[in-house]
Amino acid sequence: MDSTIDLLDPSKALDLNYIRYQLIRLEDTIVFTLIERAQFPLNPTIYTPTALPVPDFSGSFMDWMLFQQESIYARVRRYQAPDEYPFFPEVLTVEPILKPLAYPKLLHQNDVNVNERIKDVYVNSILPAICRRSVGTGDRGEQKENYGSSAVADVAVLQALSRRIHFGKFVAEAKFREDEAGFTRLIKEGKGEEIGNRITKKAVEEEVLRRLRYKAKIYGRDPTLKPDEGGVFSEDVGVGKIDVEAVVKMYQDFVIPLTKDVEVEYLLQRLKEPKQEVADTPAGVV
Ligand SMILES: O=C(O)C(=O)C[C@]1(C(=O)O)C=C[C@@H](O)C=C1
Repeated sequence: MDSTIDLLDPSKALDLNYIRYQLIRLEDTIVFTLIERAQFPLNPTIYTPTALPVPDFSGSFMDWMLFQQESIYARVRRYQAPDEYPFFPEVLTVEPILKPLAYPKLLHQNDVNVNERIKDVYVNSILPAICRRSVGTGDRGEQKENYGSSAVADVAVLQALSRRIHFGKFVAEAKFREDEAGFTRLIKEGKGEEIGNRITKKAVEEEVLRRLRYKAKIYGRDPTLKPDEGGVFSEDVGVGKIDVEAVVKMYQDFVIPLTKDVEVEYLLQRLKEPKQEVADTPAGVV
């Protein structure tokens, strides 16, 4: 499983317009995977450690599913790509069955990995909001066979969110190269807040939210229905497959702020002496 983004070509991978284009593509993935998840109720049982016992594992059922999937993905070198970060760093010791790809060194060596925070806000804030209106925050119980489907959908959402948010490293590297002197001064002075202000582009954020609202509305409607049946031009906000405002709020409150945190954390490590000369190594194994 290789990166779908051309990270083998440094001229593209560090071009801010190209990176933003990839962020736009990832919006589609995030909205579609959330639509899949929103078909099912919240099912809190699958996020509560040991509530649903799984063999030889002390975490939640969803964690177990995520760990199993990441173990398989590691075997097809997913986490060798510099834009992919596992939620379970122990999978990085798994030997891939595919030969490594020669990624050019695009990012400065760093250990930024905010996946624990992503999982926490996903389970505790994003999911309850996404499930509230569609099918409810209840639990259908094991016999209704929603646990596995919900967890499969969760893994897809979490991986898309993680990828989008860690893409902040490429955004940060591109911005650093555009203003090396300015950022170097702020990094040396340890001015995290000022770095945060400098990487912030309010107009871009507004455009992201505007586009996202539109996508969540359109992708969440059946295109074959007429407006009065709840089709894409219906004004009835209650008929879509996903709560549009919950999706927008998720980006506003979590996705964009976490991306910015990744940018700042990455930049604060940007001038550190690398530990050894290696190609981009996934966070957690530097
Ligand atoms: O596009 C950028 O410049 C980014 O840094 C990405 C992003 C985002 O998360 O969408 C984050 C911070 C900026 O204020 C604007 C947008």
